[in-house]
Amino acid sequence: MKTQTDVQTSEGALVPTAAGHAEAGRNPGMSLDVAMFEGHRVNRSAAERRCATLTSRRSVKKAHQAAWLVNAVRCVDLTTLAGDDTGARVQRLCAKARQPIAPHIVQGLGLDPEGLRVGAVCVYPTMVPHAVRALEGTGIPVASVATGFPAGLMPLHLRLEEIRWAVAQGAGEIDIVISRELALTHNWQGLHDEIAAMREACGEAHMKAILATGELETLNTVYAASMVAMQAGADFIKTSTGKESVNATLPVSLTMLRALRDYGMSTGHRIGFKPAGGMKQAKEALAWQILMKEELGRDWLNPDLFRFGASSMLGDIERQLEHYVTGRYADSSRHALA
Ligand SMILES: O=C[C@H](O)COP(=O)(O)O
Repeated sequence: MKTQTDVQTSEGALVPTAAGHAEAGRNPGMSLDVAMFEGHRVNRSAAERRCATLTSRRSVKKAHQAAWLVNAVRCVDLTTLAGDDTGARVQRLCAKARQPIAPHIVQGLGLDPEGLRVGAVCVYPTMVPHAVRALEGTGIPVASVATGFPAGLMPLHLRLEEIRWAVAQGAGEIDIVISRELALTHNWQGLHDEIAAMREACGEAHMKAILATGELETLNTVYAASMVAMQAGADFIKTSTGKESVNATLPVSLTMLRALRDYGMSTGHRIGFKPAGGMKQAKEALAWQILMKEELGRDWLNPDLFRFGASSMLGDIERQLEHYVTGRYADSSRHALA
């Protein structure tokens, strides 16, 4: 089969600046510029049509499919965000993060079992110390949700303090939630200022801005909120908390990717994308990677620029990879975790 690096291979700079070159480095953000999104209209039915045919126009089979699934593993933010989370559950999740696919499957794929890791482990702030201890020496970052996740309805100074606390505990990535009210009332300056303050509170920790798109009503608002989050310095934009009634969808993702591409064209900065919530099947991992590749190119198919936020997708990916290696499906209970 092809190795995991096959789907990482660069096809060159994919987000050229106006001057024709791509810049490396973290997005520093900029002042609010409404001209970059006001008046932008998203054609919902065109977006839905494009996404409906995504996987039928391009099918990924056999060794290619296995390589894409291995790449999906590398991009998973393995997540537990439940009210009954415990240190023991987080430790089990971290053990899975260290060895996301059973060694006999990884060996069957011709890969080094020690070399396959997930993108990050994502937990609530009070679980960060457990995850940091369990992942010590692995290089796997701990991500923490913060800012009153999932609703975000807390005074701003407490939301900022929560970020600082999680970072002090060792979180290297912070998944913030935006104030939906500010987006729904088109208070773009207010939204920009809040997110910029969150980015400052993150310090060196990378910030993923969760838009909670299922609560933003229109794709035009999704586009505008994406742009405001990037202008405020987001390193990633993320669809959902996993707690909305509608979480990651392909048309919403397409809208966010177009905003991300437009922001890159204007500023030269590459922003990451994280669909999250409700993703459970390997075929979803393929569909989103196809979307990323078609919209942004292969450069985005790596954990620096792309993550899946998922608590229960890894099990099906492992099952499909086992089928590829052995020709048989194991009972799904054997891959129950994550
Ligand atoms: O950020 C990740 C999401 O909360 C995970 O959602 P999920 O439990 O539906 O996979």
